[in-house]
Amino acid sequence: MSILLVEDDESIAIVITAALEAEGFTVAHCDSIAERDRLLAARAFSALVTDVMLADGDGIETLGRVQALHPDLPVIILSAQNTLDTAVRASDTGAFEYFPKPFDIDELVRTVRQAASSSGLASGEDEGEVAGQGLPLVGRSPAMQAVFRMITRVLKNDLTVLILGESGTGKELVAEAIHQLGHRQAGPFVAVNTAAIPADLIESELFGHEKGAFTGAVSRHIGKFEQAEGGTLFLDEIGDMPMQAQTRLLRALQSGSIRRVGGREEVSINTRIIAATNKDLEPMIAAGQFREDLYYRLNVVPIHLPALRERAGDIEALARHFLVQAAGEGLPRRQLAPDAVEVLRIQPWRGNVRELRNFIYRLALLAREDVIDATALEPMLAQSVRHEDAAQTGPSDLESAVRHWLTVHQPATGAIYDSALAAFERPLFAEILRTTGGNQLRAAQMLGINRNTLRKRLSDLAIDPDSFLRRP
Ligand SMILES: Nc1ncnc2c1ncn2[C@@H]1O[C@H](COP(=O)(O)OP(=O)(O)OP(=O)(O)O)[C@@H](O)[C@H]1O
Repeated sequence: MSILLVEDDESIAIVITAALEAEGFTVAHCDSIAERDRLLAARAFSALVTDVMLADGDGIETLGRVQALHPDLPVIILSAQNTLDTAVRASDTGAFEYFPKPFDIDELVRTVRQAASSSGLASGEDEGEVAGQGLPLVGRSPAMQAVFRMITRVLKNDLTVLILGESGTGKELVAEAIHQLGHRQAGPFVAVNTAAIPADLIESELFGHEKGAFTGAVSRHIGKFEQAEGGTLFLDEIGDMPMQAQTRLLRALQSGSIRRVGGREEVSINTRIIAATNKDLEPMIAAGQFREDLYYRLNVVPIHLPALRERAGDIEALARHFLVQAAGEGLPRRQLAPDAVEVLRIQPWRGNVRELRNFIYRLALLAREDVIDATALEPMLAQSVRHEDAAQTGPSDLESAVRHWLTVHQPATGAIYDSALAAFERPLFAEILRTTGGNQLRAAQMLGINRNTLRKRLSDLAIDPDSFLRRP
C-alpha cells in the first residue's frame, strides 16, 4: 500500500518514512502543497499523512480540494500547532485522525494501517467551517492534546460526557467548548452546580415544579432540564448530588423524559448532558454514596483533565494568556521575564488553573514594573500563593484574624509567640478531632505529630477529646 507523506521537516519525514516502510508500506514524500496536489493527480494512494504549516499554504485549509477529487482518501493530520482550534479544524475536515506533535510513532503507524485498510470510512463528512477560533482553552502539553482530541470526538454526537479533574482544572471551560463547537451551539448552555443548591431544592431546580407542589411553590417553575432544551445541560459537582436526586436523574436519562415535581405529565427532553466532578466516584460507589448505574450512564465518554502540576509545560502559555485577558479587562498591560516564568513553572498550584489565573490578575494589578521578573514576583507569591491552599479562605482572612486577635488579646511582650500558637492550636485540634470523631491516634497522624505530644497539648489546653466522640 502506498502512502503520501507531506512534511517539510526533513528529520520527521525520515523517521515516519522509515517506520512506515518497515511495516511494508511504500512512501512517497514531498514538502509542499503544490507537490502534494501534483502527486495526487498522478497516482492513487491508500492514505495521505500531512503536516499543517507548509511553506506554500495550510495543509488543513487546502484539504477541501483534495477531498473533492479523492473523497475516499483517508487523511491523517500532523500538527505542531497544538491548539484546540487545530484539532477542531482537523476533525471538521473529517480527517481520519489528528496527531499533535510530538506523537508516538507506533501509534501513527497503527493508525495509517487502519486508515489505509478502511479507505472511504471516514470521508464524506462536511468540509466544515473553521470553528473554534479564539476559544480560550489554552494548553499544548501532551495531556491537553489528549483532551482536545476527546473534545473533537464528541462534537457531532450527543454522547454523555463525564469530565473528571481537580477543582480549577478547567472542567466547566471544556464543557462550554464542547457546547460551543458542537452541533448544539445554537441552543442554550445551562450550567448547574449541584453542590451549591440545598438538597431539598435540587430536584425542583433540575426538573422544575408545578404550582402548589410544596409549600412555597407559588407558581410553576421550569427546571434546568427544560431550560436547556435543544442545548447542553452541564451538571457540575455531580458527586455532591443527593441520592434521591440521583435516582431521579437516572430515571430522566433512561427514559429521555422528566416529570416536574408535583406534576403528572412526562415532558420529553432534548438536551445533551455533560457532567463533571472533582471527586473520585468509584470509592463513593463502594461506600453507597453514588449510584453505580448512574455512574455508567454518565461515564460514556470520560475526559480527564490533568492537574496543572502535571502539565507544567502549559504554565507559561496560560500565564501570558491571563496577562492579555487582564489587560483586556482594563488592568495594566504587563509582561513576564523568562526568570519569572521559571518561578511560576515550579509552583505547586494546588488550586490549578484558577489559582494561577487569580495570581496573574493580582500580579497585573499590583506589580510596579511593566516587565515582571522573578525578583518582583517572588514576594507576591510568598504573600498569596503559599497560603492559598484553600483559595476560598484567602490569605487576607488569616492575616486579619491574626491582627484582630492581637488587638483583642494583647498578649504580653515576650510571650506573644507562645500565646499565639496556643490560640491557633485550640481551634486546629478541635477541627481535626471533629474530623476523626475524637480518635486521637488518627488526629495525631493527620497532624503529623506524636500521639503523646497531642495528648499533652490537649491536656495543657484543657481540651476534652471525648467531647468529639461520634455517637451512633
Ligand atoms: N486550559 C485553560 N485555558 C484557559 N483558561 C483556563 C483553562 N483551564 C481553566 N481556565 C480558567 O480557569 C478558571 C477555572 O476553570 P473552571 O471553572 O473551568 O474549572 P473547574 O474545573 O470547572 O473548577 P471547579 O471544579 O472548581 O468547578 C476559569 O477562569 C477558566 O476560564
